[in-house]
Amino acid sequence: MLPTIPPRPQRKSSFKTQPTPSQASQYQISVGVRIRPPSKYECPTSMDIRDVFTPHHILSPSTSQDSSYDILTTTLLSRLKDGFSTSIIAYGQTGSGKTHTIFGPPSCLRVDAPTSEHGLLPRLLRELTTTPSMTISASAIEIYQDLAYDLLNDSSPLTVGTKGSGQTIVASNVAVQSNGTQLQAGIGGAHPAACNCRICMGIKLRKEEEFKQKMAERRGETNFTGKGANPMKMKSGSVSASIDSPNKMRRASQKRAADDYATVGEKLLPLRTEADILNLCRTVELSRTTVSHDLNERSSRSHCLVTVHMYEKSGGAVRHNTCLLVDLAGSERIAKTNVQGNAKAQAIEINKSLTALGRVVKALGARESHVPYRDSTLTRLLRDSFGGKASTTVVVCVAGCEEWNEETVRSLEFGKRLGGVRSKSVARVAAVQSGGAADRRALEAALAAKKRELASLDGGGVNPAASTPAKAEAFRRELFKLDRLKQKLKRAEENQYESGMKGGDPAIADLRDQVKRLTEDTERAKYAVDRLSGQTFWKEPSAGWLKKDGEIKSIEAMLVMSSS
Ligand SMILES: Nc1ncnc2c1ncn2[C@@H]1O[C@H](COP(=O)(O)OP(=O)(O)OP(=O)(O)O)[C@@H](O)[C@H]1O
Repeated sequence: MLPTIPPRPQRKSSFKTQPTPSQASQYQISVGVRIRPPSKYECPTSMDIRDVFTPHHILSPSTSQDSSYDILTTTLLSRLKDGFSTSIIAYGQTGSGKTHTIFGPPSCLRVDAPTSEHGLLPRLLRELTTTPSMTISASAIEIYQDLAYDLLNDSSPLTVGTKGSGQTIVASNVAVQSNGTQLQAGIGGAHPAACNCRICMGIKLRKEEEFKQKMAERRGETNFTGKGANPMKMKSGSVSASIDSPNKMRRASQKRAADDYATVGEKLLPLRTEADILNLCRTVELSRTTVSHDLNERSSRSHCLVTVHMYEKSGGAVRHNTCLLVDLAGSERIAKTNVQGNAKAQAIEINKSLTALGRVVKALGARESHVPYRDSTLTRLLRDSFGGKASTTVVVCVAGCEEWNEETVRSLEFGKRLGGVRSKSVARVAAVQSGGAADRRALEAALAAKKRELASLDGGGVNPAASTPAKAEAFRRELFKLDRLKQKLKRAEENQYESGMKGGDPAIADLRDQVKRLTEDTERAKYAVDRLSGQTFWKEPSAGWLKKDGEIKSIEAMLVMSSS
């Protein structure tokens, strides 16, 4: 028997008029369970969710998109108003309704389609953009096979790193170059596993160093080079703890700063009108990697993270706050979804990252001292949502049918563990800039100066001094061809979307294949030419260039905001 659903709270007021809740420093992650109605081929389940755990909200198969929005966002919006960063995360097995919840059913974002089927993201954006004195923009990334891509910038690769650590770190095979206050993305890009460039070698050395340090710490040695064991520590933990504590505290605070992960350099889209909102959601839906399988003809193969930035003018300053919406890829039993080849490899990778997320939640629930955020790109980027400063709502999506009971129990157990996690939610609305025309002029002057400085630096890319100009030219032509193909694919996908046609168009599948092959070819060509010529055909951008380019992107983003 499906449980009785609690009556939905009445909420018709706008974001600005929400009541102010107390600003508790501890925030329990709110967990809702949404049950997808069984299809005509499925048998309705007799399972009672509350046999596994009692979530904060249960959304029955008949709960409309409208009510779901009200139920899942009431508290969250008031937290946002009070200055807390917030997150909404949809979790569940493949085909359980995550994308339906965040975006809506397939093709519901067509210009002429009714808005009643829209999911949480378009509804939230609509509510925020109609709030007076607030300026909204958004970025959207996908994590595909543990790498981050910018969905609003032609799926260009993004780097994931720590904010302000001044270190070079690695997220899988994404090279990351930190520059003190900012990380630059999209230029270091994805490197092949065997790449021996300066950045990758730095990363490998650092990883080795970290491994040695971990092993030494496990053996109780203070000196991680392994030369000096700490006798105090070996004899008495409490004595050594008191001796080490100032250093330990400093290291811990450095580590916390270093663990503040983010992608940098992704495109920000200003949102002012209904058309902007639809454009954003459709671009994200069309750019995401999807596949059709036995359970879902539009199955997401990547985790999608949309960050909504809110800038609010208040007493001469502009205050900034964020809301993160996450549509996770679904866990799946390969035997049941019947996927083969590339889709199977994708499923394995998805399961791997969800397992990493499960380990993080388990460690948080058990209040363990070490939480393995670093295990995957997904857990790095969700660090704030689960263990940091954000107020988070997780929607566990389950299929309301008998044949998925086993998967449903597994998802509910994840939700149960999450329900026990307390985040250290703190209000952190920060003044980012004053909004006057003088500031705008100052920003424009700073931008022009930075651009001049950048032009005088060696930026990397195709090396004009390489001894293979013909190959460099051929390579450039390939890149141009790839760009044209991508545009053609985008237009075809948009036409398909507007016509309301469902997936499986062979012409689009063929175009996707061509883009994929050409992307791989150009990547391979780049490194092959390097090796053959013995010259740096493709030059890595220098740290100084990356830093300057990052500063330019930040100023440009501020200018977009101040002009809105
Ligand atoms: N609450 C609901 N009411 C009606 N239809 C639903 C509901 N939830 C999901 N569906 C439908 O079920 C199908 C699968 O849903 P959806 O694509 O959202 O699943 P998913 O969890 O995102 O899957 P995947 O992880 O494979 O991407 C879609 O056609 C969707 O419209």
